[in-house]
Amino acid sequence: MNDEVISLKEKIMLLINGRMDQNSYDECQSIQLSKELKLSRNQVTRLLNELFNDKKLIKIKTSPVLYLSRGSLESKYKKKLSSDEYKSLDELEAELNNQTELKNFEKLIGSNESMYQIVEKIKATVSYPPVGLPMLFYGPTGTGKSFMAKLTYEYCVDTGLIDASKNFVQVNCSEYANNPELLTANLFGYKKGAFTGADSDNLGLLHFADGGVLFLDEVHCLNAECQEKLFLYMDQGIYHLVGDNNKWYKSKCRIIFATTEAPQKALLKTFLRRIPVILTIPSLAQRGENEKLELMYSFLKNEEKRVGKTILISSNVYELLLNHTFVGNIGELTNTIQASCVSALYKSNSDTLEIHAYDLPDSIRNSIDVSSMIMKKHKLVSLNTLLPVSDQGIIKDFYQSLINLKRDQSFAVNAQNTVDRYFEKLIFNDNRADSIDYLTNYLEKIFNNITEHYGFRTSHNELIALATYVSEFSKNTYLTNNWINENYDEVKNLKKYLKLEFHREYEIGQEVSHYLKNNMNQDIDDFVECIICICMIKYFAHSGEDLTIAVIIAHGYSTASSIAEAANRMLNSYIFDAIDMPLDVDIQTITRKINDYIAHVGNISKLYLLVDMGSLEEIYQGLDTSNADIALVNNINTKCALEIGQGIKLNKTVTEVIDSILKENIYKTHVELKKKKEPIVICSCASGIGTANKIKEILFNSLPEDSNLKIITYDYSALIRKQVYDQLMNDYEVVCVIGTLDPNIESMKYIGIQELIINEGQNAIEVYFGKYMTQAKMEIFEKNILRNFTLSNVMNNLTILNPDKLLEHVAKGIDHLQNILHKRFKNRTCFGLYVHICCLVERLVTRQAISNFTDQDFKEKHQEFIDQVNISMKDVKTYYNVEIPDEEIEYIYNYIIND
Ligand SMILES: Nc1ncnc2c1ncn2[C@@H]1O[C@H](COP(=O)(O)OP(=O)(O)OP(=O)(O)O)[C@@H](O)[C@H]1O
Repeated sequence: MNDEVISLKEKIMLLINGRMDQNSYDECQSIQLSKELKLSRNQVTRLLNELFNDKKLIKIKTSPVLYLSRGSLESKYKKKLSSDEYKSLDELEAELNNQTELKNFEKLIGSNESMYQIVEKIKATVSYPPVGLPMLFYGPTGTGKSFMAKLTYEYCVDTGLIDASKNFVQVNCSEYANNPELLTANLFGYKKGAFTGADSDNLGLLHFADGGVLFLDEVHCLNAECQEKLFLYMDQGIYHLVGDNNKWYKSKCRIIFATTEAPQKALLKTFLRRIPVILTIPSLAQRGENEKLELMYSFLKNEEKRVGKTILISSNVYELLLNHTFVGNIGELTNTIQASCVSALYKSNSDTLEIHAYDLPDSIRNSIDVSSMIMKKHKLVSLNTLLPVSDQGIIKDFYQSLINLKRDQSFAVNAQNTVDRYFEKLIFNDNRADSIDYLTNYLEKIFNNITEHYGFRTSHNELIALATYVSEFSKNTYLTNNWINENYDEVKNLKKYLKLEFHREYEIGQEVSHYLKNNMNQDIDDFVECIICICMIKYFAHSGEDLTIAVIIAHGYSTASSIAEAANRMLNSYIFDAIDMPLDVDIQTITRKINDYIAHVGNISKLYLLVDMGSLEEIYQGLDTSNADIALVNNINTKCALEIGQGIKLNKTVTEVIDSILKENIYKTHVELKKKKEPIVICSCASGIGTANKIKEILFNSLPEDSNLKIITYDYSALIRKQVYDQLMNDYEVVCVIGTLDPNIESMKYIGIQELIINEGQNAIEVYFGKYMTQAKMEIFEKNILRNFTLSNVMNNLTILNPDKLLEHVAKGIDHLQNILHKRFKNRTCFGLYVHICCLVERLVTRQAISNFTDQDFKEKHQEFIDQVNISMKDVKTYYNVEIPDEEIEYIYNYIIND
């Protein structure tokens, strides 16, 4: 990116974002930034404060003050910051890590999803007056039963159900499996001397739990006697100490039981009857993929904090953890993550902790096919990129449909539609982050720079969509990465295809990707590059802009590509395309290749063809384009390409570029410059310039809107002089002549107005005008021609006399003439004669008749014909009171002999 297109504020933001990405928060202070930017400290402080006021930065009011990017923090932690200023990094961290915020069940992952109903039931049970009801958590090991019991206690404290001074007492009954009496003693308390070792009175756990929560884990290990003692307490809130059956003790606590065994089998029925609420806790496998991901993220985040290093995790490890069935459920998952972190920590000697597949515990490593793992491409990803998002399904569908598209001529359109549909979904997502606006602005800067350069257009909305996609991708989840890994070969194939078939768009897209990667630290991988290329195809397709195209065509396996690549690299932009040719290729094949290329690119206004050998004139003659200024350069080398490339970069005209390389005169280069000629349609009528003007008007009204075809009129007798039409052909690209009589000029195509009237001119119209308008516009044009070139409409436009009357007289005259000549004219000739003679009559009436013969001997040679015309047109002459000069009859004669 050019320095001048990035403002100072943006530079500061880029720098701060970069520092933050490397966890160098301490360096985000004005003195450091001013040093790096080589600006005065005052100026940087002023800009930092402006960015702070714009809410782009937040302040950490330490000494010195730190300035951090709000967008970067908010997107990394997926939450809005509550303040603009923080006293310390610790305070900020506490907010970001939810340390101060999450309360009781909010800490339970899944409390809004798979665990929602359970949490609601727990809340209702403990709130039941006066001291809640006993409840039992039943579920496999490691599903969070103990964790939930603790959270229940916190909930009771937070909601005032119990006093904060009261205790949470946890007893794991399995620890007493071999000594149930000891459990009973510890639970209910004992009197001194009640059993060996009872040296003093002990009030027991029920006493400690009074007013609080008693949690009895693994309750199935409780023996029958103890169960019986307990249900008396549960019924009446009273109990005896062991060794003292006289005195009753009281305690009021909420009791929670937990077991991994089926309660009906493991507990006394009478005991079970006293537990009104039994909650079945789902296994980890039943929680769903998203919740599992959330758990993994949360545990890894805990470890990150604990070891004080940033964790990077191999995508393979993530995949393994996600797919592994943890028999020990969440408990085993946490242990696995901790064990992996310990293993990774042992090897880490930097600020990051990299967890690889070999850091996983043996139990998991043994369960995988190591060879398949080794073959798999993996990448290290930071934790926040792994957070699950809700629309993964849509992304995956989108990727899948792109991969599935047929690679034929329909690809470009279908790919654009697929991308459009997905982008639409993204762009209409309301909660767009500020970071997207920032990225959009940045993309706009990139595109401002390159659109002009490469000749295409983009809309603001298209850039928002692209920015949203890129940012969505960089927040990319494990699952999307996983999809890309699974479809690694397919993605590579798509990329290869795009590079081959849409080389130009691909290379320009690469430039965009490069900026995004290097200046915005965006995560751009193969698939994003494919999407950017498809966007480029679209931008080029709809811009309809006139392009400047430069192609190097050379013999040899990679001669052209090497020169193009070297020149593009040195010019630091994509200017040259390359066509490599086999050594024995002939000129026809070369021109055909070039024409294919030109057809693929579209609207070219300046075309530079740089060839290594071959006749330039021959190549030029074979080219299928006349809409561009063309420079053909022979004996091409890298230096010459560079010079031309520089001129193109500066947007010079073709003449300027070529002049400058010729001035240097250091190359053995031959240059041919073909200036683009303006296309024109000539209206010229033997019936006079007035008629030509009127035809021009009808034709003009038939052209579709925005047509830039120029229509001129030309005097018929002047046009047929050789110098005139040679000059016209030299100055213009003559599309065709339209008139009432063929001027018979070999180099000019002709359409007779009569052919348009009798609908026989459609084919010629299509062929001659086709390349000046799109198919859609051509259809409009043809429809207009059909409508406007009817005989009556033409006549209405051509004469000031009453066209119906005039036509009636002229038609009778022509009939008569056919009778005398014993000849039937073709339809086309008849209509031509109608138009011509009607115009002639008008000219006679308005005294503008033609007074020159083309053939001076006409009168002598064709006296009989002159008489026959005069006889046939007797009524016309009488009615309009005119005489037909012999010079005009020569034109009628020419019409008829052309029949
Ligand atoms: N939903 C959850 N959100 C966050 N952490 C959880 C969740 N469920 C369980 N954990 C964590 O998983 C680990 C195991 O949970 P816990 O010990 O509560 O399971 P348990 O069902 O009591 O197991 P056991 O039956 O073996 O005693 C704990 O570290 C706990 O903090």
